[in-house]
Amino acid sequence: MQVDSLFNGVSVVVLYAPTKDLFAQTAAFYKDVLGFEASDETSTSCVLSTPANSEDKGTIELRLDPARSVDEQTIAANVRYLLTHEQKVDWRTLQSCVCFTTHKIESLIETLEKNKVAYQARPGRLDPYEVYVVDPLGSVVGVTDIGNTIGTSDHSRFKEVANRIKLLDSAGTANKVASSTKNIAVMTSGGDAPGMNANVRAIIRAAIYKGCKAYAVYEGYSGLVKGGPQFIREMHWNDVRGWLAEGGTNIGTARCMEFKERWGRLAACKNMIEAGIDALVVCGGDGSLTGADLFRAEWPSLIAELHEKGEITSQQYENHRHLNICGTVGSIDNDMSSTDATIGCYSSLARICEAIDYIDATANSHQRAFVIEVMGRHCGWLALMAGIATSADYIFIPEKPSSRKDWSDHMCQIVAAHRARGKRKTIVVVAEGAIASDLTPITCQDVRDVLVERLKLDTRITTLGHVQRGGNAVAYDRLLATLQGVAAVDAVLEGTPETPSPMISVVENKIVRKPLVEAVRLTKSVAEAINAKDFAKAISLRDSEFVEHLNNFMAMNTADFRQPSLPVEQRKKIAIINVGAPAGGMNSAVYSFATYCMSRGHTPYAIHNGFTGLARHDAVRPLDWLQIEGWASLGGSEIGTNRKTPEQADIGMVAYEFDKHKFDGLVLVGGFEAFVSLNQLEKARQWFPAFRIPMVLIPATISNNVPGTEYSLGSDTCLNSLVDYCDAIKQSAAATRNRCFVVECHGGNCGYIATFAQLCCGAIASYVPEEGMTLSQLAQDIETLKVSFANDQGKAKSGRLLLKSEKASEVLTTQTIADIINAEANQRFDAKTAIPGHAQQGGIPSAIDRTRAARFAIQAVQFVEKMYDTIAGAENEYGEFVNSPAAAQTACVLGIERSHLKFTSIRQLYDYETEEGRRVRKNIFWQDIRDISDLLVGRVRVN
Ligand SMILES: Nc1ncnc2c1ncn2[C@@H]1O[C@H](COP(=O)(O)OP(=O)(O)OP(=O)(O)O)[C@@H](O)[C@H]1O
Ligand SMILES: O=P(O)(O)OC[C@H]1O[C@](O)(CO)[C@@H](O)[C@@H]1O
Ligand SMILES: [Mg+2]
Repeated sequence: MQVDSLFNGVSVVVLYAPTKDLFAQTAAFYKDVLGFEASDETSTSCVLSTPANSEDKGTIELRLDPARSVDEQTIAANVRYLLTHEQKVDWRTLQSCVCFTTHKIESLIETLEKNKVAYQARPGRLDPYEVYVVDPLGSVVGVTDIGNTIGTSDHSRFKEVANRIKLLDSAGTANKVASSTKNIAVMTSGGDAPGMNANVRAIIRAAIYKGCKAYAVYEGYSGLVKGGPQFIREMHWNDVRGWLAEGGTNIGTARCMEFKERWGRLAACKNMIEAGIDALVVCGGDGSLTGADLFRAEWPSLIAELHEKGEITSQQYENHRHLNICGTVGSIDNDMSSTDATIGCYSSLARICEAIDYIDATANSHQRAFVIEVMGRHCGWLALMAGIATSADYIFIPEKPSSRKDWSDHMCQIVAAHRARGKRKTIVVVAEGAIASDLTPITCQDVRDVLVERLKLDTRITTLGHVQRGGNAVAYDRLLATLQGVAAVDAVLEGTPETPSPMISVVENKIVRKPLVEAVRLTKSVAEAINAKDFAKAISLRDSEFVEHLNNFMAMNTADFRQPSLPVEQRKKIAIINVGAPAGGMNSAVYSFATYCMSRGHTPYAIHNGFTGLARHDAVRPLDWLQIEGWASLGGSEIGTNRKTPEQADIGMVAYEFDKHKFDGLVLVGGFEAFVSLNQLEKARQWFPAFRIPMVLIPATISNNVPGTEYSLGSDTCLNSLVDYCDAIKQSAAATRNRCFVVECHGGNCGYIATFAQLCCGAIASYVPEEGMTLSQLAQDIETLKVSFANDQGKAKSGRLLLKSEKASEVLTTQTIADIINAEANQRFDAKTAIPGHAQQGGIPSAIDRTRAARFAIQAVQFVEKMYDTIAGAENEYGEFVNSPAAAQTACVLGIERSHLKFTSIRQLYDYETEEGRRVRKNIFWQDIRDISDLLVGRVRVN
C-alpha cells in the first residue's frame, strides 16, 4: 500500500464529531497516536496541527456538532461538498469526513449496497471507524480511516465509489446513466458570445456533479482537429470559478476551415477517441451546429476508417461506435431555428440598445439622422429587436427585402412623416446582411445617400462592429447558458444510440430539447429560401415570435399617419393605467400601446397617477404621438403610478370617470396592486356598468409575484441591476481578500429575484421567504464559507456573496447574518452587508423588458378588440350583468406560462391560484432554479 499526504494541498480539513465521546476519542487519537499538536482547545472544538517533523503540513479542525445526523443525505451532502470544493481533494479527506460526519460507518456500507456498487465493505481491524472497501475478488481497493495515513492502491476506484454515493442525493436514486458516459467535453465555436463562459462553467460543474470527468476542447474545432492534451484538457471544479459573468470564451473559439473537410473531421474523431471523450457538447452558432450535425452523421464511417487503418483499437472502435453529441446555441446572431434565443443574443441586443440610446442624444441635439449598422450575419433579429427597443424610425433586415425604389420610397415616406410631426431625430437600423429583393446588399452608405439626397437630412453612419459582442453577459444570457449547460449534460447522459442528437433550446421561458438534425435543416432552409427569393417562405421559417415582432414594429412605426387599419365603427377608446411601484418597461408598454392603438384607429388614453389620480383629479389625457416619442427607452413611469386600488381610491368615483370618458377597454400595467385592482373592477361589474368592458393586466413588477405569469415586466431590468451591483461588490470583496457580502434583495414575499440573482452571480446561497431561514442551514452555509476561504489560494481568491430576500426571515436580519458570520469567522474573513434598495428598480429598462413590453401591450390591445363584443353581450334584457364563463374571460392577466403566452381570467387566478395574504402566486415555478444554483456552487442543503 502506498502512503500519501493526508492533506495533499488542502490546508484545513474540518471534521465533525456528533457525540462528546467521539469528539474526545478523536482528539486523543490525533494527539496521542499521531502526535498532532492541539491548540484553541475547548470542549467542543480544537485545532490540530500536523507534528512539526511531519512531511504533511496542515491543520484539522475538529468540532463537536450533535446536529449532524447520520443519514444518507448527510453523507451525500458532505461527499458532494468535498468533491466540488476541494480543488485537489484527497480521497482520505473525503473518507475521513464521511466517517466523522456520519459517525456510523454502517451507513456508508448501506449506501454502497443500495447503489448496487460492486464493492464490499468490511469492518477495519485498527479502530471502529475504519472500513475496507473490497472489490469482488477480495483485494482491498480503499480504506476509510480517521487519521491513519494508510493509502490505497487505487484512488480512482475509491473515488468512483464516492461518486456513486454522491449521486444518491438527487431524488434519492442512484444515477442510472453515468455508466456508459464518463468523460464529457465541452467546446465553444464560431463567433464568441457573452454567456459562452457561463455555459462552459455549467457543463463542467454539472458533469462533475453527475460523477463524470469534464474536459474542455480549446480553440473550437481547430483544437479538436489538432488534439492532444494541449487542446483537450481535463477541467476541475475551480477551473471555471468566476466564469459566470465574463464575456467572450475562456476556452477559445475559432473558425476552422479544416473541420469543413473530411480529413479534418477524421483527425478530430481520432483525437476524441484518444482522449477518451464519450460525449461532446458544442456551444456555437448555426455553422458550428451544422458542423456538429455533419460530424454525427459521418461518425460511423470515420471510426470504421480509423479502425481499418489500424489507428484505433477494436476496443476503442466498440466503445465509440456512437457519437454522443449535443448542441447549445451560442451566437449573438439568434439565427438558429427551433429556439427563441441563442446564448449571447440578448447581451448583444443590450449593447446595441445602449449605443443607440447614446446616439439618440446627439441625434436629437443636432436634428440629425443616424444610420446604424448592426451585426447578425444573414439574420435580422438583432436589427428588428433593436428597432423595437429604441423605437427606431426604420429598419432593414434580410428577411423582408424590397426593390431599391420601394425601400427608398417607403423609408422616405415614414421618416418624412415623423419629421413633419415634430420629431427631431431619425434612427435607421441596418442589419449587416440587409439585402434588396434582387439579393444585392443594402449598405449603410446606400441608406445615407437616400436620406441626404431625398430628405436633405444631416446624416451620419455608425457601424457598431465588435462592440456588440463584448462585455459581460446580461442576466438572461447567464441564466440561459447555465440552464442549457445543465440540460446538455442531462441530455448526453441520457443519450442512447437510438435517440437523435439533441440541441438545447428555449421556447418562451422553457428549456427544451429539440432534434439537432431538424434544427439544422430548418436553419439551412431559411438561407435557401432567401437565395431563391422566396422571402415569404424565409420569414415563415423564422420562429413565430420573429414574425409577430416584425408586424408589431411595422404597425408602430407607421402609427398616426397611415390610414388606420380598422373601419371607423370598430375603433375604440382604450385607457391605460400604471398601478403599483415603478418597474422597467412600464413606459415601453405605454408607448407601444399608444402607437399600436393609433395604427388601428383607436384613441389611446392615459390615466395619470393611478386610480387616485383618476378619482381625485380626473387625470385622463389622450396620448399624443409626439409626447410619447422616446418613452420606449425610459425608466420609471411617465404617466405616474400609484399603489392605491380602486376601492382604496373610491371605486364609485372610478366608475363615474370610466363612464364619463366612455372607455371601451382598459389596460392595467403593474404588479400585485394592479392584480388586486383588476379583481375589484371585475367584481364590481355587477354594480357599475362602466366596468363591463374588456380589461387586461400586463404584469409589471420587479418582484415577479403576479399570479398567471412566470414573467413580469421589470423583473429582467431589476435582475440586471442587481446582478451588476453584485458583480461590483463581489469584485470589491475579492480585492479586499477574505470578504463576503450579505446582499439584501427586494421582492416582497417572493424569492424570485434573490433566486435568479443567485444563479446569475454564483452566490453561495440565497434565502427566500418561501423557504424561510433556519439556523442549521445558515450554519452549513457558514461552514461552506469557512472551508472555501480556507482553500483559497493565490489567484483563486474570490469574493463571496449570500443573497437574502428582505422578507426571508424577521429574526435573521441582513445585519444579524453578517454579525453571526463575523463571529464565526474568528477573524479569518469578514462579512459586510450590502443593500441595493430601490436601485433594483433599475434606471433604463433592459432590452428584454422593452421588447416584451411591446409584445404584451400589442397583445393587450388585440385582447380588447377581441373581447369587446363578448362583454357587451353579457347583459340581460334589463341591463343587468350576467357573469357567464365567457364574460369572466374578458378580464384577464396576460402572462407567460411555461412555453406559452396566455390570457387567464382574474377569477380563476384570484380564486384558485393566489395566496392573497402573502401577495404571491401559489405555485412556485422556480424551485428547479434553486436546485441548479445550489448544485453549481456546491451548496449543501440540510433541510
Ligand atoms: N458545413 C459545415 N461543415 C463542417 N463544419 C462546419 C460547417 N459549417 C461550420 N462549420 C464549423 O463551425 C465553425 C463555426 O462556424 P461559423 O463561422 O459559421 O460560426 P457559427 O457557429 O455560426 O457562429 P456565429 O455565427 O455566431 O459566429 C466553422 O469555422 C467550421 O469549423
Ligand atoms: O468576428 P468575425 O469573425 O469578423 O465575424 C463577424 C461575424 O460574427 C458575428 O458577430 C457572429 O456570427 C456576426 O454577427 C458577424 O457577421
Ligand atoms: Mg452563424
